[in-house]
Order: sequence, then structure tokens, then C-alpha cells
Amino acid sequence: MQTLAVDHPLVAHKLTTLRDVRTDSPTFRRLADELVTLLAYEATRDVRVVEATVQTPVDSARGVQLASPKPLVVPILRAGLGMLDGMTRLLPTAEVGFLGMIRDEGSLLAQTYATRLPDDLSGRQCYVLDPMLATGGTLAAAIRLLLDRGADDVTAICLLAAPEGLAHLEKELAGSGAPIRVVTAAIDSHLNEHGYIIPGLGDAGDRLYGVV
Ligand SMILES: O=P(O)(O)OC[C@H]1O[C@H](OP(=O)(O)OP(=O)(O)O)[C@H](O)[C@@H]1O
Ligand SMILES: O=c1cc[nH]c(=O)[nH]1
Ligand SMILES: [Mg+2]
Repeated sequence: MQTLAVDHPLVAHKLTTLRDVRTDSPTFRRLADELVTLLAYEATRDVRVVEATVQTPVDSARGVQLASPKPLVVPILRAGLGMLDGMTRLLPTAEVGFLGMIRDEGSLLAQTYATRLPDDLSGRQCYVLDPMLATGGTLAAAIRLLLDRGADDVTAICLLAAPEGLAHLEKELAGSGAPIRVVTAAIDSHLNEHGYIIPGLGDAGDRLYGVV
């Protein structure tokens, strides 16, 4: 599994404001949207393309186009939805599927409550969107579900990741055969006893959707 913490002053600046408890939900939503576009630029370095020739107004030009089948973008509801527009801005022709998952705050285990995805993902590159990689339980379950349907290349795009969550993903998904990548704005220090990322940014879904 490859992990990339994107090192860029704009990412760092936007993340700092995103963390700030004084940042209201409209601003939080805008910053999450801007951050995912910056992260998606790095996360799509391996997006599959095929050679293509087009006619310019003056001559023919050899280039590339996105390969088929089209990539699949999977926001994990609720908080992942705040990253969807920023991702489709970069990959407008991608298909979008949905997973609704919620972490039980006692057991910290992820439950899936909604699945709107193709049954067969053979040969598909998938980009999973979830702002927070804390224990890794949610993303591990989501990526496992995609691999079980045949996905052969999965990249998770997060805003914050905890070392514990990265280690969990590594353990759960090692040996899956398909390339698994995590692209994040930062790797934070640790999880607290409630499974929250420290220093983190609080509950991403609550901050995105005005739950005070
Ligand atoms: O790595 P984990 O320990 O699984 O925690 C990360 C998950 O927790 C939060 O979701 P939550 O369950 O709070 O639901 P929400 O997205 O609707 O807020 C967050 O959006 C991630 O999906
Ligand atoms: O810090 C955390 C951990 C899990 N989920 C969140 O939204 N924030
Ligand atoms: Mg969530």
C-alpha cells in the first residue's frame, strides 16, 4: 500500500483553516472542496489513459484520453459527500457510486447502511472519498467491498489520516493483489480514547453539515 501526504503550502494553509474550531460550516465546506481538488491532482497520477489522435485546426495531434471503463468515484456518506464536487471537477466523466457507512461510537466498528454501486467492478479504477482515516475500519470495509466486486486499483483520498488507521489498512488489505493508495493532506499524531484523530478537526460530517 502506498501512502502520500501531499506537501504543498496551499494544502497546508487550507487544512489549517479547516481545523480551526472558529471556521463555520459554509467555509468548512468550501475548504474541503478546494482541498480535495488539490489532493485529487496527486491521487490521479496513475489514472489509466489510452493513446488518441485528434485533428487540430491546423494538423493532427497525437495525445491521450481517459481509458475505458471509466473510473468510479465513491464518496462515503455523510462526510465523503463533501468531497464529491471537488473530485468530479477533476474527473467530470467518472461514474459515481455511493456507500453510506457509520462508525458505532462505542465499538468504533463501521456499519454499512447504503450501497449504490455496480455489482461488477472488474477492471475498474476506484477513488474512495472520506475526509477522515481514523481507526481505518470504515475505509478498510469500503475498499474490501470494492475489491470483492472486482475493482483492480483503489485510491482513497482523505483530508486527515491517523498512523493507527494507516497501519490497519496495511494489515487488512496487504496481499490483495490490487494497487491500494492513500492520498491525504496530512498524517496526524494519534487517536484519542474515543477514536478521534488528534489534533484532527473534530467530526468531519458534523462540521460539514452544521451539526453543532
Ligand atoms: O477510520 P474510522 O475509525 O472508521 O473513522 C472514520 C469515519 O468516521 C467518520 O464517519 P462517521 O461514522 O462519523 O459518519 P459521518 O461520515 O456520517 O459523520 C468519518 O467520516 C469516517 O467515515
Ligand atoms: O477525528 C475523527 C475521527 C473519526 N471521524 C471523524 O469525523 N473525525
Ligand atoms: Mg464518515
